[in-house]
Amino acid sequence: MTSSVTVRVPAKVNVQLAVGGVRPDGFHDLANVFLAVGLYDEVTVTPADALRVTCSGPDAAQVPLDTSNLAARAALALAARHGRDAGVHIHIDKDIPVAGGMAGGSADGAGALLACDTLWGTGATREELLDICAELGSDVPFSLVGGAALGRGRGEILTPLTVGGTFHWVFAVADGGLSTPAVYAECDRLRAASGTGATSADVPDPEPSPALLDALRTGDADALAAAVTNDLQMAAVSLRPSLTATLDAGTGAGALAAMVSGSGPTTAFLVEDEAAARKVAAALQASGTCRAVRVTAGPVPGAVTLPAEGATT
Ligand SMILES: C[C@](O)(CO)[C@H](O)COP(=O)(O)OP(=O)(O)OC[C@H]1O[C@@H](n2ccc(N)nc2=O)[C@H](O)[C@@H]1O
Ligand SMILES: Nc1ncnc2c1ncn2[C@@H]1O[C@H](COP(=O)(O)OP(=O)(O)OP(=O)(O)O)[C@@H](O)[C@H]1O
Repeated sequence: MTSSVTVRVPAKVNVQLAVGGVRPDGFHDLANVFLAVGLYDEVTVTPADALRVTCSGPDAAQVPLDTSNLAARAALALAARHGRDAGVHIHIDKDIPVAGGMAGGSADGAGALLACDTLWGTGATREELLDICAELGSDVPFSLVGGAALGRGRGEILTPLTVGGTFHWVFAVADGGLSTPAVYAECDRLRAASGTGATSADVPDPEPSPALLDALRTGDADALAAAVTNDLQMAAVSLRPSLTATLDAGTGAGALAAMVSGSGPTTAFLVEDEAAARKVAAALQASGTCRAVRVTAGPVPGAVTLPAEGATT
């Protein structure tokens, strides 16, 4: 009998985040180009009498352990669909910054879903898993599939993208998080204040950039750097003006591109190669403008079940 299942799930960066007007349901239509990068949470599920969540890692204290945790919600959603009890202990070993715009909670939701499906032998189809992911949150389907993908709708309707190489990144983790709804609301406020209006009737439909998709296809870091955009950046910087100093520090150290990751406040720096990553990371660390610095690369695969401990391959 399977005693526990562990799933590893990556963080994401949005290399293009084009935000349309606010919809009647409060969400925004997006052209959201996701890239999965090699910072991971690991979600382990073990049979238990009742649903319970624990978390370890440097940011564990900021993670809710009740049923608002996306991993708990994923287990409850799968159990409800299959008419079974959700008695399971979910342990999250968290390495993805919390509330940092890197989809850490979404990663845990996707990870718990896949892990419970395996533990319980539910046999859910990929489509069913993706449906549940979309119910849990706009970023959750991408956490399951990983790689690179274009997200339409509110970000949940995915088309996989081909990437012709590995892109190297440095991430600067800020002190404290930013609330995703607050950043979208600030984007709307700035648009309304500038006179353009913020609704779907006022803002052009968001479209993926052909130059950006081309840069991904060819694996050309310089071309990607020239094409990256994030419509939430101005809103994140408006709510957290100190991010400007972090962005400037990375640009000054030779990053090819500097941007806010998703809704922030983590900032993302695209660099040429591993040597450049080390240089930019050291400069960011020395600048005193961020709490921590992480070096990684992408694309990487989405949620993956790890071999059971002691298993031979
Ligand atoms: C900023 C991004 O991380 C970019 O990938 C995502 O758009 C956010 O995705 P997420 O955290 O999974 O967000 P959800 O849990 O679906 O939604 C949280 C809140 O963010 C806002 N939201 C989210 C997605 C979207 N397309 N439009 C929105 O306006 C809404 O206020 C919503 O109530
Ligand atoms: N498993 C989880 N891990 C972290 N936060 C969670 C989790 N489940 C729920 N949350 C809640 O979600 C909030 C956002 O956390 P998360 O780390 O997902 O932010 P994010 O990376 O900015 O998300 P996104 O990039 O998808 O907008 C947290 O402040 C926390 O209250």
